[in-house]
Amino acid sequence: MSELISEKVGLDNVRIVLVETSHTGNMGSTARAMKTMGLTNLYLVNPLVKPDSQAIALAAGASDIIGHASIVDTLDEALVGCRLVIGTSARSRTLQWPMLEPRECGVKMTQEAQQAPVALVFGRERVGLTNDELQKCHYHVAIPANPDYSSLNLAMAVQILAYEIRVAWLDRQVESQPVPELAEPEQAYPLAEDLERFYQHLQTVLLNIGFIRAAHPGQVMNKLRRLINRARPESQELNILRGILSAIENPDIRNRDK
Ligand SMILES: C[S@@+](CC[C@H](N)C(=O)[O-])C[C@H]1O[C@@H](n2cnc3c(N)ncnc32)[C@H](O)[C@@H]1O
Repeated sequence: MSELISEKVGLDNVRIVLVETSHTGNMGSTARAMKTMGLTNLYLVNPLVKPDSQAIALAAGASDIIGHASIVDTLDEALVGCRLVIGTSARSRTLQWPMLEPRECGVKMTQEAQQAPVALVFGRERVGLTNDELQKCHYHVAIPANPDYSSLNLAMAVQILAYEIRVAWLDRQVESQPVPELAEPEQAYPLAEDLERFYQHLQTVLLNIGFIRAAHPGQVMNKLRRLINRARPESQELNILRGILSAIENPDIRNRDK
């Protein structure tokens, strides 16, 4: 019984986030894909259409997932409370990001979901996720499809990655092992919103000291995001970085021992 509770907690912490979905059928098929794999937490970010009868029809017996979906205006709102964010994309972008294979994605999400909410983010049917949205993610995952035709239907991509989450979950069940302890203590990683506040602070300081220019920001912030996301600072490490930024901003802190 306690094993079941532990697993349920893990799956309950997995959020499937759809950004600006334009076909209600995809919402329904996503709900079905999720429920068959034991996932229940659906977030719809600024959906371009409201879930309708087509969504309910394609959800089949999973219309409860649609009914309980959280509808929010921004991706940041969908990520509040998450300590791990993974973005999905069929194509490689100009700025390469740390990548996970679908199987690794399932294992990582299942493992970290034991301790805190985690999010798997899917893009728009026509254009996927923007670079800004992808840069909010710790990792990207691409389903290794036919390189000549690699873009899956949105709900089918959800199905494949939800299946990998299920496989990782089942592996633990079959092995009957307790969930492996993470090396880091609980609460080690900052929440997505704290990380976002840090990036805003960093950008403000870099603008103020003239390191980047508002008119020509270039790729500096994007590359710093990639560097810091790759390093995955813990909460205390992020606090140190914020302290450094505050000291740069505040002459009283800088001069206190002079
Ligand atoms: C139809 S695809 C978007 C295609 C869009 N032209 C692009 O290049 O991103 C809709 C969404 O499904 C997911 N997806 C589709 N194919 C994928 C793949 N091979 N690997 C990972 N995610 C995929 C992504 O979330 C993507 O944003």
